[in-house]
Order: sequence, then structure tokens, then C-alpha cells
Amino acid sequence: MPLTLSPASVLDVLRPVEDPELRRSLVELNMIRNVEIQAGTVRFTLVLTTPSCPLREFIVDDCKKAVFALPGVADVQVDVTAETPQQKSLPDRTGIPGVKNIIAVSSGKGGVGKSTVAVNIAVALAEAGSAVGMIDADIYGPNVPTMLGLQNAIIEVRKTPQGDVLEPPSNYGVKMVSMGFLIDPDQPVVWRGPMLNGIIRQFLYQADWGELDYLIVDLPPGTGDAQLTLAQAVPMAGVVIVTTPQTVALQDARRGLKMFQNLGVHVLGVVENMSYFIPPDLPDRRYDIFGSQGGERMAQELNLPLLGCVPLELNVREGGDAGLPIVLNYPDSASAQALRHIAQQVAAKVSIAALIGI
Ligand SMILES: Nc1ncnc2c1ncn2[C@@H]1O[C@H](COP(=O)(O)OP(=O)(O)OP(=O)(O)O)[C@@H](O)[C@H]1O
Repeated sequence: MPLTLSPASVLDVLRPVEDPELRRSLVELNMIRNVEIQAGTVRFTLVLTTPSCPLREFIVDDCKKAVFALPGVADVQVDVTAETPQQKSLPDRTGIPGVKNIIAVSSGKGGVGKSTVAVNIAVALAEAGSAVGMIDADIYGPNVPTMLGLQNAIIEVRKTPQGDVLEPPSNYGVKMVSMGFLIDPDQPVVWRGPMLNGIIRQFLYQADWGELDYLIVDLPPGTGDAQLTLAQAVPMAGVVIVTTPQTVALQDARRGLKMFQNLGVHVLGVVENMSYFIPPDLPDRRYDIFGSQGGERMAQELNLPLLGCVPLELNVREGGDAGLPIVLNYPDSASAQALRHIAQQVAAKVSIAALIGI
């Protein structure tokens, strides 16, 4: 029987269209809503699982193609919106009310660009439309405030009958609290360790985060107390491991991977930072200082997805020092494109894990 144009027939032709990553029907996932037909124009809402969906255009095209197959369709209008799913809860961990997904960024050793990657992921997710927060838990180098242009900000403390509530300052749409606000930079690092557990818990449970799609935690490098505290306190959507292509970093990354696996934390993938060098005066040139495809080999060896490779670019460092994240400051640069792609990959993997498991 030939199909007639109705909301039901629109849903019928859309039923075989799948989310390419979730590999499930958009209709069955309740991602198609509010189907309306006026004259020959079909209009509906496509509810993605993250505003950073890397395949947005592709999915819209697939939907349009399917609907145009119906008789009498003159135009198809798709309103795209997003509802980020909530990560799975764990019986022995206490989630943060209103915070949907907690994502840690970790590295085996210092100076590999972990904070740079974490800040740019946070800013890219916020720019795409998500509600984002950040915890800078790096006691050794709490440089997230500087990178977000918040080095002069203060955390307001509100007294409530339930105790003190921290008010995170925000910039570029990212709310943030940092160890840097609490520790004296002249204090020896060895004295900071014992404070760590309490401060991380305070940041998690006593900050006024409001409603967040993603809370990104910049961890100190290595496999220490902060990683343990975080993983044992809250359920986590996953962790991103940042590394550089040198072998020593690979060994460290492997150690980090083992630790998170032992703690039951899903490792979302590896980011290779400083993968290759782009000279500032010759932005079309690329020098593979550490050899090519190191990132891919590394991901294969660790049996993890490679989320992306970020080049070594002067603008990344300068933007970090000036509080101007490269994804906003030079959005078309190779680094910004790589970091945006990484943010999209992270968001997509978190949604997949929340909706259909890992
Ligand atoms: N892709 C890049 N291109 C150029 N400079 C970079 C890049 N990534 C990071 N940097 C610079 O390298 C330095 C170290 O980066 P960052 O502070 O992000 O590293 P980290 O791993 O968080 O270090 P630590 O944990 O020791 O604080 C910073 O000056 C930063 O601006």
C-alpha cells in the first residue's frame, strides 16, 4: 500500500535510520520528536545526545533523504537540539546532583599538555552549547585558572545551614574551581598531598555546580592520591589519557591505563599532544619531530581509541599563557581543529557509554 504523508508515516520511514555511533534506530532512541506537516513541508526535532555530536550533518542528511522518499514532500526542516544523557551510576559511589557526566583528564608525566587539552576540551564543549564545569586538581601545577583567564578570580563562599557552598567563577561558559585558589604557591609540594583528598571532595560536593552536562577534572600527572580519591568518590563517565609520542611517555601512559582499569574507570582513549611541529611562519608545513604515526601505534599497543593528535604550535602556548584557549582564539588553526575533534569524540563516547554501555 502506498504510504501517505502523516506524522506516523514520517516516523515509519525514519525508523530504519540509525545513529551511526549508537547503531540504533533514531526513532527507537526517541531522538525524533514533534513531527509536524504543513502543506508539503515536514518539520521535526532531532534530539542528539550531545551538542558536540561529530556526525550532526550526516544524521540530518540521512533523515532528510528518508523523508523525501514519501510522496508529496516538498521540503524537510530539521530542528536540531541535544539532550546529554546521564552517565551510569555506581552503587558504591556518590554522584553529584545535577552533574551528568564526570570526565577526568590524566597523564603519566607532567608537562605533556594535559591541562591545555583539558581546558580546550571544556571550552569546545561549552562553545557547542553544553553546560560545562572544570575542577583543576593538579596540586603540582594548577594552571587552569591562567589558561581560562581566571587567574584573578576568587571563589566566593556562601554560608548555608548545610555548610559552606563554593561559588565557582566562570569564563568562556566554563565554571571552574582550582587548587590554585587554595594553595600558597610558595608552599612545598610535599605539604599539599595530605590536603588533597579533602579538597577534591569539597570541590566535588560543596561547589554550586548547578546543572552540568560535563564536569572535566584536570588531574595531577602520575598515578597518585588524586586519581584514587576521584575514582573512589564519584562515578566517572571516563578518563582521557594525554601523552606525547616519546617512548617514555608511552610507558607512563600504560601505567596510568592499568591504574584506571583497576579502579573500574572506563578509559575513553588517548590524546597525543605535541605530535608534530607547525612553524608559526610556515603554517602549511609540518615537521614530524618524533616520527610519524606514533599516536596510532601507541593507541594500538594500548588497545585504546586514538581520540586525536594535537600539533605543537606556538599559538597554543601563547594562548594558554594569555588565558585565550586556542579553540576560541584561533579556531581554524590545526591545533584548534584537532582539539575540537577530540572534544566531539569524547562527548560521543560518553553518550554511547551512558546509553548502551561500553
Ligand atoms: N600542542 C601544544 N603546542 C604548543 N605548546 C603546548 C602544547 N600543549 C601544551 N603546550 C604548552 O606546554 C606547557 C605545558 O602544558 P600543560 O601545562 O598543559 O601541561 P601539563 O601536562 O598539564 O603539565 P603539568 O601537569 O606538569 O602542569 C604549557 O606552556 C603549554 O602552553
